Amino acid sequence: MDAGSSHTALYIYEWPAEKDNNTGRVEQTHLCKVKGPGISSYASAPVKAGESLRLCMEEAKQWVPGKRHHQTPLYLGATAGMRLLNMANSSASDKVFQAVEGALQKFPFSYQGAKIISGQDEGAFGWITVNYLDERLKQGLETRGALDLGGASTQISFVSDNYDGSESPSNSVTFRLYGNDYNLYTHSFLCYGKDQSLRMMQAHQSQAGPATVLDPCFHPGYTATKNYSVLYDSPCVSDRKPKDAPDTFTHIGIGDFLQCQAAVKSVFNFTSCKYSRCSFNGVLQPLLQGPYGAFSAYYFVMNFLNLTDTSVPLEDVKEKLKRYCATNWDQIMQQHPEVKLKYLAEYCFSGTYILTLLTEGYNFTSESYSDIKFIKKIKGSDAGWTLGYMLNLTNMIPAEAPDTPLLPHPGYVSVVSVIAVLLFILFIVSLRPLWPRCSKQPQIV
Ligand SMILES: O=P(O)(O)OP(=O)(O)OP(=O)(O)OC[C@H]1O[C@@H](n2cnc3c(O)ncnc32)[C@H](O)[C@@H]1O
Ligand SMILES: [Ca+2]
Repeated sequence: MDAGSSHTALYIYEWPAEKDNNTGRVEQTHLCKVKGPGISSYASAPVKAGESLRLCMEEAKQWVPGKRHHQTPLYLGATAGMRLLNMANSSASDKVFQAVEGALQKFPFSYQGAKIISGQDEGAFGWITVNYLDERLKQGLETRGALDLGGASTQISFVSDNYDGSESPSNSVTFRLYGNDYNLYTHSFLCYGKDQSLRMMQAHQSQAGPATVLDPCFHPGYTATKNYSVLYDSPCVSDRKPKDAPDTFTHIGIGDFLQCQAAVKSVFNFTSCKYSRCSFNGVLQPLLQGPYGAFSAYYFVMNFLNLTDTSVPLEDVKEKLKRYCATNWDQIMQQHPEVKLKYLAEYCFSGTYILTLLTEGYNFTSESYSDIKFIKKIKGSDAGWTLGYMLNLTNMIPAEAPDTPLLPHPGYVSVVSVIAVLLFILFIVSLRPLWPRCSKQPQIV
């Protein structure tokens, strides 16, 4: 289970038991999205965090054959929402885990624990998932970098030839998989998921605590009354809460892409870098290299905006987004009556944030932008950290390459069948001396 900051999802993976040490065979067979928010939102009512998981667990009981329930390991990994809750109030986060654990242990699966996973693991397992599903690991091919944009944190992970890991050990993870060594660069930026970065930007815009905030990242005609205490209720912004602010402010959209870009840029710090090169906030980042897969909110947002085609020049992408942001809010709502209003209101911000994070933050250029592919699934399985996490915990990826058979499986079947037929014929022939002799000569009486 992926207990994310915005929601929890249960993934069921399946593989043939006799081949569990072989790759390319694990498949996601089911995804159940838990109703309601992520488990970290239940800090004030932890029992409800456990209850929220029940329906998906019942569904899992139906999907996994009854006789396999006890053999099926169940893991829950929590990401940035629980990292933040744990920072703000560790006893509340413990209570949420207790409730979740209590709820999960009531089911007949082999429960393996619920825990917060580190940002490094989140990045590295996302990279493993993408490259495992692409079959790049098994075949020893050039790997694909992984870009994950969540609600509360974002990860970048890739292999770069000029990176040996010694400059910043906390950004490197080494693996030996199928006989190949990988030295992976990975970083998770806490607070730089799209929900927390929106808070940081709005906190920046409203630092003086005004009653009205004019927001270039929301459409013209958009107005809403928002609560200062809700906006600042996160460790990502809590230290910036204005002292004499009123309880609420009026949030007014003005839909100006260029101003929005400038406002988004204010959440990144580019002032110092003690390494050979940095992305932002003084974090090491080696030279970008190779193709990238960008998933989760990268995909949701760019797919909604019809901007997943990265062969379109970056300047044209920005121009389209500029026009979209300037569109009146009434018109946007009329055009998309089926989309959740919260998502709809935020696509201009989210699109601008994605382009700014990629170009200003990670240093993608007009040329290297086309190396990114916005993806949701690979061969039927969702891109995300869960598959890599469970492959690791179940020891499914061997460090050494499995002995390659001289013949593929169907080849063996044919050879064995032919030998069996030959042996049978030989056996019949060897019985020949025992056959009753029948003579065609007329018998002389
Ligand atoms: O990784 P963390 O940071 O813990 O967060 P998460 O796992 O909950 O994050 P997701 O990738 O599920 O979602 C990322 C963000 O995208 C939002 N989101 C999900 N579906 C969306 C959609 O269809 N359109 C727009 N946004 C969406 C969601 O509310 C989050 O703000
Ligand atoms: Ca996530």
